[in-house]
Amino acid sequence: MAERPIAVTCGEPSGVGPEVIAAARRALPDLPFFVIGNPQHFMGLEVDVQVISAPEETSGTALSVLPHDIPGPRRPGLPDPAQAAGIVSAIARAVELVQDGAASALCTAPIHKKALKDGAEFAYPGHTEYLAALAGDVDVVMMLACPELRVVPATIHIALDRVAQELTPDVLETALRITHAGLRRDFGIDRPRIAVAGLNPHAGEGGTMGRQEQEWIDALVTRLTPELGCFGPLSADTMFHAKARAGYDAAVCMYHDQALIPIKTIDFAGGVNVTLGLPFIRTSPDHGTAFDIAGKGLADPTSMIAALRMAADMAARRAA
Ligand SMILES: NC(=O)C1=CN([C@@H]2O[C@H](COP(=O)(O)OP(=O)(O)OC[C@H]3O[C@@H](n4cnc5c(N)ncnc54)[C@H](O)[C@@H]3O)[C@@H](O)[C@H]2O)C=CC1
Ligand SMILES: NCC(=O)COP(=O)(O)O
Repeated sequence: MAERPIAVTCGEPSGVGPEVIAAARRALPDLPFFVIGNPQHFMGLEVDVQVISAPEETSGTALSVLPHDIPGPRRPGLPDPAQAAGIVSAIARAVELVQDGAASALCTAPIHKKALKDGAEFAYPGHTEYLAALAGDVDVVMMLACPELRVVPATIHIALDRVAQELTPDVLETALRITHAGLRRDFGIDRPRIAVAGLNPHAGEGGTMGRQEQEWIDALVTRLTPELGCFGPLSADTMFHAKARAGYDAAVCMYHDQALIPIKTIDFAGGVNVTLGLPFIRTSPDHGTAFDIAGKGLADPTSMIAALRMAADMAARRAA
């Protein structure tokens, strides 16, 4: 196969991951990818399964599965602690294959963070932080992107009561720099426009509803404007309507829900999670394991399909 395949991690087998992966295989016959996981977990999902022993054996029609030790059957909605260690090591194996050049990009199916913590003492709050560690503790940002909007939370998977302490000028500047570089490199935007949200209601309303904007956010954004095309801080409640969105290429937000609520409201089906700042390409669907619908034939594969397409587009752009 001329084009290097994308490595897909199976994620949590008891979630909807196997179903959206199988559906993506049917929807994207020309896009080469293989899954790292237990081939048994893909049986009965209306796709031919081909067990491979190396990425270059990836087939264009069947679902190619590189076997990985994730023992036991798939039980939709019922995560098995015995599978947790294998789910985690499949991600590390995929990273090795991408870094070795055997795969062009990584696309991860959803994991259940608590199931991995309970079953394998997984020490990371998500793929994003784990991948940053596997890549050598590099600085990364989590971007969620759909055709209408791109968002980046400057702080990611932390409790709300820690946001104000952990959101420092260094953290925000790093998020802005990685976002700017990613928009240029992976989205082909030469002069990105980056909107920055305030932390507090009404971006602090002149210090009457919080002081971080006046104390440092405003000055930091102004200093970086000539270099990074950023502007703000803006009132977060009014920066996501259609006319406001037309004025920027990405919104850098202060915390997880400030960024993810607008995009998952606008386009839950089509959103893609992409990690910027890694030395390799990683995308993922925007949704989680959806235990409530797993095994019922209700999972919408649109986000998985968009994640695979975005990974392929990014790989092609980087290779050009
Ligand atoms: N990239 C990843 O690994 C991600 C993992 N998660 C994890 O997933 C687990 C469950 O998270 P939740 O907050 O419940 O979010 P969720 O996205 O799994 O489910 C939220 C709602 O959306 C529905 N839904 C999700 N995906 C769908 C699909 N493909 N088609 C149709 N409906 C779908 C579910 O049925 C549920 O009603 C958590 O452990 C969370 O941390 C969440 C987001 C991303
Ligand atoms: N809410 C987004 C999310 O949980 C995805 O996290 P990650 O596993 O991609 O780090």
